[in-house]
Amino acid sequence: MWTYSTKYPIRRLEEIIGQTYDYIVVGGGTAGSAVASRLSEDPGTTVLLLERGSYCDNFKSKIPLASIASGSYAAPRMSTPEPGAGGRSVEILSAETLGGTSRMNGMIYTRGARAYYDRWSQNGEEWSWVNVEPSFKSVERTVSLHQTSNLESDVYPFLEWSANKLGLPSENNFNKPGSPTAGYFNFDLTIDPKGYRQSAFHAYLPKAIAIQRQTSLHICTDVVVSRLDLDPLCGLVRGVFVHPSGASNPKPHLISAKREIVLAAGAICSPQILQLSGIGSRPTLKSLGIPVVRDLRGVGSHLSDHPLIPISIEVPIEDSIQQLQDSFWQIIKHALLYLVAGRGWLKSALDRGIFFNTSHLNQETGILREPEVTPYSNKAEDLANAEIIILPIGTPPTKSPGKGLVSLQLCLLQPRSTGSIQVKSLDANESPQVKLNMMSDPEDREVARKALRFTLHLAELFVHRSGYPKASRIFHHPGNRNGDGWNENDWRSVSDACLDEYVQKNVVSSFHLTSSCRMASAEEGGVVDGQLRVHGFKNLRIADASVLPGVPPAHPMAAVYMVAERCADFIKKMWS
Ligand SMILES: Cc1cc2nc3c(=O)[nH]c(=O)nc-3n(C[C@H](O)[C@H](O)[C@H](O)COP(=O)(O)OP(=O)(O)OC[C@H]3O[C@@H](n4cnc5c(N)ncnc54)[C@H](O)[C@@H]3O)c2cc1C
Repeated sequence: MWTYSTKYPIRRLEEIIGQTYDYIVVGGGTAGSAVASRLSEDPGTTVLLLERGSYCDNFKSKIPLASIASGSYAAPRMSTPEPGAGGRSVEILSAETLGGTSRMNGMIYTRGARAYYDRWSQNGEEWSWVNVEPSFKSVERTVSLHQTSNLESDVYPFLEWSANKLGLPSENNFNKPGSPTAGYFNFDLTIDPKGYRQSAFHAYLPKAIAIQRQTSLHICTDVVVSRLDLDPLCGLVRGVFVHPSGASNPKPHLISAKREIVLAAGAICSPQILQLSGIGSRPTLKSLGIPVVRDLRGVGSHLSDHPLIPISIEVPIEDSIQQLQDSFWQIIKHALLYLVAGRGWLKSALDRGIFFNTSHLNQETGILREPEVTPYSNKAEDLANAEIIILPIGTPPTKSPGKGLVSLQLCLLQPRSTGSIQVKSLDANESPQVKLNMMSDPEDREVARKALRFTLHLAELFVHRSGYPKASRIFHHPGNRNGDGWNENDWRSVSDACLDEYVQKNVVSSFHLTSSCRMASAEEGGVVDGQLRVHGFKNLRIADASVLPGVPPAHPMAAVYMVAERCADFIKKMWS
């Protein structure tokens, strides 16, 4: 079928009101697109996918660099004031459109180490590596992955040398079984062979599929699911109430499901929908006058995220993406490089990262301890608890115009601090309260100190020893001395108080929110069982970042896709 002349088949709300489907998927984001696509593979079933955002598929949204953290579908929110961030509210980004946050993320695809899944499975759930690996393979047959070899900035080999000097091996593939859990990595990015961002929308619901399945798969955008139609006595969900996005005092319309409903509205909105439906902790629901259908205290609790603390190095502007801000000709040059040769800054942004475990560092030398631990260990206690994402731009880029900056974004991978999501209004258009509670656990502060010292040590090696042939200096860092005054070995002398103050002033969210409806027993504060069913309901599942038992020690998108694939498999098995 020739699909280019035909519009993407989007249903209007009027077309679906009063209909009954086999399956309803709520949220057409990263996981929701995958679940709807897999469930609609069987032409004998009917599937409805409901998405709050609008349909959008313009050229800019496909360009990797141009679409990171931007787009008409960006949905920024602010957290509550965070004591661990000096009382600041921090920005939380996600996207509302088909493909959800996979339309604007950094595209880094990391499965996560085997030990993370084996630990997940310790509480009796079948999510160990052998169970999840086939689903990762299904994802990777659908979502194209790409590695960048031609890097635009000269800093990379010298940062790699510095990481190696600190005991971290270089590894080309983070996702290969048997790869080290600590090292300097070349990331797999979700970019297709044409050099376009490959989001969940493009991978799982491309126009050809949407057209081919349009009688059995209905995709409806610009609608908000406000609550579920529940039958608590039978433990069933019968349908969802929807209204147009953004409408004030909207009339809710019921749409029914014969078999199952899957919530895939993300770590913020899946718990919101449950709470608005009367599933949540009794005090939260009662405070808003919501009748309690099931008292499930885990709903919205245990919210996890990776705190991110940047330091930066100043380099000549040609080694930083900031050159695009500075020169119109550079924009033209890189646009041509991208369009003609499929390379350049527009394609390459977040290509390399450094993973390490702070408890493996020798506090005297600041180097990975040998031979007691090896980066190849796959024990849960040896998993990396920190990552340095190399970002060839200052953050925020607007803060230092005209400067060439490269940031080392320190990401704490195993934070113990957890926050919460709580509805604050009966209106589903209104964002719930998001409390990250970042850096509240003393252990996170201790890990941050060690990891920051390591990051400074790495930056010092790069500036003073790596042989990087251009002028460079540590630019944004803890303490008051200016960058020129930062010398070799200063990482040793920076005080705990100084590091703590730096964290408070600079920590931000990495937008890796997970675990607000986590998989665990109800007694342990869990929301879903090992088959992703909400406790107390036979046909209500959740498949998105909210079900992960804790934020993974890796970037979460791959795990979210894997959960979506498994959810579809569970449902297909159940109804076959
Ligand atoms: C700027 C940024 C960079 C990131 N970089 C990376 C990275 O490089 N690698 C990585 O692994 N992870 C990254 N992440 C995180 C990753 O993208 C997310 O963890 C993942 O996409 C979450 O998927 P999800 O399906 O849970 O939610 P989403 O993809 O956010 O999907 C939820 C969908 O539900 C819809 N929805 C919500 N409420 C309703 C409702 N009431 N009714 C109907 N629809 C609703 C939303 O509009 C949205 O489309 C990044 C995130 C951001 C913001």
